[in-house]
Amino acid sequence: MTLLQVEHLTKVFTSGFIGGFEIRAVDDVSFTIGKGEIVSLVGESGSGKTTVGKLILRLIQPTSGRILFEGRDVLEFGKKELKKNYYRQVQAVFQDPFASFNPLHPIDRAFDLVFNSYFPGTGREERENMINSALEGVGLNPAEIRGKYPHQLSGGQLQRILIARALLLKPKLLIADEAVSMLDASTRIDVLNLLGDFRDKYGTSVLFVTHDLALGYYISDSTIIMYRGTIVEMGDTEKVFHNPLHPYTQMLLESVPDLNVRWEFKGIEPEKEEGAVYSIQGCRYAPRCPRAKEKCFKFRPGLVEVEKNHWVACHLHGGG
Ligand SMILES: Nc1ncnc2c1ncn2[C@@H]1O[C@H](COP(=O)(O)OP(=O)(O)OP(=O)(O)O)[C@@H](O)[C@H]1O
Repeated sequence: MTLLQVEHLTKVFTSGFIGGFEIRAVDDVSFTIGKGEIVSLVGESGSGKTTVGKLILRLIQPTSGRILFEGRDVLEFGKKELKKNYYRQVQAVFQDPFASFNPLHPIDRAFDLVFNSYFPGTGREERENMINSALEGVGLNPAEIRGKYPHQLSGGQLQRILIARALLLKPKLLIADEAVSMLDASTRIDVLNLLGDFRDKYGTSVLFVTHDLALGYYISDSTIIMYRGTIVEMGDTEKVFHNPLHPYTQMLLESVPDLNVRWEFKGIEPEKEEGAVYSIQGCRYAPRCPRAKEKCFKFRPGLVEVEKNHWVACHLHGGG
C-alpha cells in the first residue's frame, strides 16, 4: 500500500543577481513510499536530497509536480490542515540538533509544542511518563537528561531527544535527513535499529536521507540514488547495491572506503561553474561519465524498469 507518492516534482531556485542562473535542484522526480517501508534517498552534496524532504514537508513550494499523502494532494492543504493533521502524521529530524533547541531553555521545553498541539488534555503525570518512556526508547536515561540545557548535552544526546519527540507522535512517515550523521558509530547503529524497530512495531515509514551508502544499505528496503536533481537509479536495496547499473551508482559503490585502499578520485571533475550542470539537456551525469555517448548529452534518459522493482535512467540501459 502506497503512503506517499511524489509525481514529477520539480524545484527551481534562482541564484545570483544580474546574469544569475537557475538551479533545477529537483528535476522531474517521481517515487513512492509504501506503508511501513524504509526508503533511502542517497546522493552526494548538492544532489537535491534535502530539497525533496523540504518539499514533502511543505517547508518550500515546488515549481511543479504533485505530492500525494494517502492519496490526498499535500499542496492543497491549508495551514490548519498542515498543522493539525499532516504534521501529526509526518515528522522530521534534521542533521543539526543544536538548531532545534533554544539555548535559553531546558531541553524539556522541546516537548511542549508536541503536547500543546497534539495532546492538549494530557495530565501532568501522564505527560511525564510519556516523555520519560520516549527518552528511554532512544536509549537515554531521563534522570540524566531532564532539566538540562542544550549546552550541557552532546550533539548525539540532543539528536536522540529530537528523534524521541518525533516518535512520540507515532507518525506514519518520518523524514530523517542526515539525522544520524552527528552520532558516533555505535550510537548510530543503535538509532538505526531503533528506527527499524519502530517501523516493525507501529508501521512507520521512513525516508532516510543520507550521503552514506553504507547506512542506506543497512536500514532500507528501497534505495533512490540522486544525481544533481535527478533520480538515476532506484528500486529494491538489494538489487541496486548488488546489481548497480547506472555508471554513477557503480562509481559511488566503488568509492565506498575500503580500509586498505586510499581514496583516489576516478571520475571527471564536476563543473566548476555551478549553474552549468543544471542547464545540461541530456543526462546530468554525462560530463563525468566515462561511458557517455553523444546521445547522453542531448537527451535526458527516462527511468526504465530493467528487472522487477529496479529502475535505471541511462541510455546504456534503454532509457529514452
Ligand atoms: N534556498 C536556496 N536557494 C538557492 N539554491 C538552493 C537553495 N536551497 C538549495 N539550493 C541549491 O539546490 C541544490 C540542491 O541542494 P540540497 O540541499 O537539496 O542538496 P543535498 O543533496 O541535500 O546536499 P547536502 O547533502 O549538502 O545537504 C544545491 O545546488 C543547492 O545549492
